[in-house]
Amino acid sequence: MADLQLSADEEMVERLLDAAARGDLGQVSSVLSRAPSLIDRTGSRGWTALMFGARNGHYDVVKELLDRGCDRFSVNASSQTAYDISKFWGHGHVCRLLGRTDAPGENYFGRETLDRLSARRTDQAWLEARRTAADTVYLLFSKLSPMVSTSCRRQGGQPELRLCRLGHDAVKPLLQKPSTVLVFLGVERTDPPSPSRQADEAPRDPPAWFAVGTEEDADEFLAGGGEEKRLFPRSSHRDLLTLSEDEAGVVAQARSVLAWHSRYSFCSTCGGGTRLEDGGYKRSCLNAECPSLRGVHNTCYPRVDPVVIMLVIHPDGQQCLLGRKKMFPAGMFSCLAGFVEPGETLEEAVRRETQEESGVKVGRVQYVSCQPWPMPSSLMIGCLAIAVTTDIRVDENEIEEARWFSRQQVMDSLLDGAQRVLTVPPRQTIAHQLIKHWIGMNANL
Ligand SMILES: NC(=O)C1=CN([C@@H]2O[C@H](COP(=O)(O)OP(=O)(O)OC[C@H]3O[C@@H](n4cnc5c(N)ncnc54)[C@H](OP(=O)(O)O)[C@@H]3O)[C@@H](O)[C@H]2O)C=CC1
Ligand SMILES: [Mg+2]
Ligand SMILES: [Mg+2]
Ligand SMILES: [Mg+2]
Ligand SMILES: [Zn+2]
Repeated sequence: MADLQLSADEEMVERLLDAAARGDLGQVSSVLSRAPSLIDRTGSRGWTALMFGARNGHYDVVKELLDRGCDRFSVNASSQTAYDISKFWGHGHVCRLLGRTDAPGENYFGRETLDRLSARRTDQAWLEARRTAADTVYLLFSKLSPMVSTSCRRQGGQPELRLCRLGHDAVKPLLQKPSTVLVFLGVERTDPPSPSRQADEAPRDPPAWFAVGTEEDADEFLAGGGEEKRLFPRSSHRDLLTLSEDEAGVVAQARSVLAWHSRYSFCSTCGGGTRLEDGGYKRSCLNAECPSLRGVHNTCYPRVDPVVIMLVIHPDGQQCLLGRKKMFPAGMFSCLAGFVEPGETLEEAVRRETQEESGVKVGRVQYVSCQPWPMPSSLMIGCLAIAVTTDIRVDENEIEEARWFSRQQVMDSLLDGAQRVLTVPPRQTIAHQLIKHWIGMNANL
């Protein structure tokens, strides 16, 4: 029976994808009216109905799928979104429909699924009630690694990690240990109350989310997962990139704040002990004489380190500058990047880091987008920068090699199956997105 159901589903998916590719709006609507859950299902190589509609420029089909709430940001096996596909094939009218102007957070780690409700951080009674509520979600971090499960597999066989959502009872013993850190992350975003709600019905608080951090192993929690395999991934740079976009955003927030707690246990002004406040968003010094308790003193709050990351474009407009660090996998090149220094504008940081690392001088700098990077707490500020000189002289302490690559070479590195002279970082990095942005700008469509 289950097999029959499965094949009926698959047949419907095939019909949907085929209709979207042909531009058959009637058929697309009819399948989705009967089976709305199929809207984001994929066929071979991870193509969705939206991608097929976008590939062939079927405006009405794309609009219908968007109106029905499909996921416009899902990517196929070549890491292309429907937007990328319509842009590549020159369907400008479809590009405008799929345009990214209203994107909730276009870079990985950037999606805000929770409402942070920062005004509630000082409301002790409210926080206490949310801590013990039955629907409250706790995310457990051991040594800054979130507890995840690997029960499901993505298409293409790549394991997908999902955050384990624990209840208050599960974490209660851990919360009683003085070394445990608790951070209020926010509440789930909800739709506006429906008009049918009774006037005397009190509005309910949506489920609250907390992060619990411990520097201990916490392996005892791994046993309770039933069918699913639970683990604390040990390679943050690699494993955190396999979360869904929604969960990656929550992890970026939680991991950065917990990393701050683990590095700033003592007051950085006087070295005294500190007390956690504001739902885990503040550490106040316990020494009443400490200057950090007077005037504007930002050492009590979680830090964010701004980092500029830039795709430097050759003066001829047809090449870009990419570099590699010794630790990169063989053949991989990425955008240059560097920490912004105190008293420096973003533009100057782009010019200084580019010149330091590659010897190339840069003129105009244009902001593109940014990405929280929770390893441990950077904000990557993505820019395009126009070179005014072209000779390369690398700073060997930071960069092993830097080269100008042609647009064609970079395009080949993004396309599946093409002959490659370089590889670029994965799609979850802003470096990848900046490179793709430039290719899109230059594509002669
Ligand atoms: N998401 C993405 O696409 C990318 C993200 N990144 C991230 O950006 C960050 C910075 O890039 P990177 O090229 O290394 O930066 P830089 O070019 O500024 O070089 C980093 C080095 O400078 C020193 N340094 C200077 N100021 C600081 C500071 N405020 N904090 C830490 N180190 C500082 C450190 O040297 P020392 O260790 O000797 O003290 C460090 O190793 C990294 O964390 C990296 O992970 C980078 C590229 C792509
Ligand atoms: Mg540098
Ligand atoms: Mg650098
Ligand atoms: Mg630097
Ligand atoms: Zn102090």
